[in-house]
Amino acid sequence: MSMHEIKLPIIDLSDYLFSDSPDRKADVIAQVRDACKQFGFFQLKGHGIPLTLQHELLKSLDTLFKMPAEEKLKLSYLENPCRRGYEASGMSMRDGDPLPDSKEAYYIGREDPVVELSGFYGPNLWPNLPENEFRGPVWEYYQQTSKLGRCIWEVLLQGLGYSTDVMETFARRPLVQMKLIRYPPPKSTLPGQFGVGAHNDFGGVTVLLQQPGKEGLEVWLEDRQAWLSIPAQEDVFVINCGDMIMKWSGGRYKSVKHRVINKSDAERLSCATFWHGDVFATNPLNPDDESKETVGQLLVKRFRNQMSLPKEGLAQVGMA
Ligand SMILES: O=C(O)CCC(=O)C(=O)O
Ligand SMILES: [Fe+2]
Repeated sequence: MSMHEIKLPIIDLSDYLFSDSPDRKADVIAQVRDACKQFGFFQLKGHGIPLTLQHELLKSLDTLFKMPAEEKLKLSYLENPCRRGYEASGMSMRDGDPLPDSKEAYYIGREDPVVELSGFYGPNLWPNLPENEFRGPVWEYYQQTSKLGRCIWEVLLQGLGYSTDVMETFARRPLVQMKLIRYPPPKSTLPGQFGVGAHNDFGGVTVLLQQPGKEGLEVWLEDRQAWLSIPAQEDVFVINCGDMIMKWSGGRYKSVKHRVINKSDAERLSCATFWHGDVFATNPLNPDDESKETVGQLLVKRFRNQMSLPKEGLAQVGMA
């Protein structure tokens, strides 16, 4: 098979969500399992998230990122105890990257009434925009993609022969982080600068919405030693597994390296919802796993420097 014939499968979730037939559900579970074993990624339709909501969400991103730079900087995520808020272009860089990412981003998470576990459970930082232009659609979309992320976890569990019962403890108060992203047009990025440099997602399931027609995401194919471009199709989400899933599944599900190079001639918007699990939960993909590492501990290991997590939060998950 030549490179241009390789495509991520497009899986239709509607049989899993709405069919009464166990065979049809089992078929979806098998398709997801095979895609996550082979690519660590797949595309998803029939997910039940209304197209109108996806459009409203993208409009909210546009409104947010068009705010004056000085207003956005007042909302810096580094000043927020739960790391919610704004990250300017040029703030993220991974070891070995020649230049920082060109993207700007905004982080939303669980809406807990008070900062209870610094860095994890607490309220969001909402920009001063009319409810119907930002918070309304963004929060509705957060809840719907959270539900979808949980559903994909259930499918992944069944793909390895486990019952979905473990989700009850795993999803008690799940950490679900959402990242609203804007990639500037190529003419305003430096030569050799990526939108997001090559990385693996850290945690659980990622649910990604790309602005339709704005390609940019590339996924690494280890066996070909080549990058595969992922189309940005309307109403089709991209789903992938993070490192925690790869570790917890004993490598049966892959976490695969990916990067973003904005290939349109204008800006590109996207939104990623990362569904990790309850901060104190242990491995649901193998409930007999000897390692009792929690979601919170794994998260902190990876992000303590990058997110400069507060000390109290580290202590509360046993990582001070
Ligand atoms: O914007 C995209 O298409 C992907 C973003 C991504 O990989 C990430 O934020 O982890
Ligand atoms: Fe990613």
